[in-house]
Amino acid sequence: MGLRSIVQRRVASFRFAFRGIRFLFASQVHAWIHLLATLVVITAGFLLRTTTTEWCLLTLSIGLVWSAEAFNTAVEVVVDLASPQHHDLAGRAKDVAAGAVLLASMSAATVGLIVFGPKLLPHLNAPAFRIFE
Ligand SMILES: Nc1ncnc2c1ncn2[C@@H]1O[C@H](COP(=O)(O)OP(=O)(O)OP(=O)(O)O)[C@@H](O)[C@H]1O
Repeated sequence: MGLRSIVQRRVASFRFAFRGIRFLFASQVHAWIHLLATLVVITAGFLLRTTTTEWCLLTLSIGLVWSAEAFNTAVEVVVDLASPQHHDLAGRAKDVAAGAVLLASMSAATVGLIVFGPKLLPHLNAPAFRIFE
């Protein structure tokens, strides 16, 4: 196989992968919610003086949730293909895949709390937030 065709195959693989991501956005409302959450986290990261290690943890968390959502979508598509009719096992597969997204999201939210919590606490003590005094 020549170098040219190796490169062409890699380029095609990337095109297929981006087509998958386009499908993710076209078919899943959750993808847009993840995008919004990603933008909020990145903005907070810049505003709250995030360290390199914290950026790495946030990046891994964001990637974990996106990957879980992509796999969940892939499972849904395959289940719909294999079992268009109602079947307990089809439902179970979809439930477990959705559970994976929930688990990933909960661990990402925990990382967010650990990273941003201590940075936000002093701001919450600011006069504008002292509504119960
Ligand atoms: N073929 C099926 N057989 C049995 N139960 C199913 C089947 N398809 C879906 N379900 C049940 O309905 C739930 C929702 O499935 P659906 O395909 O609508 O996913 P969804 O709501 O689009 O998920 P998401 O919001 O993550 O995209 C599943 O978690 C499962 O419990």
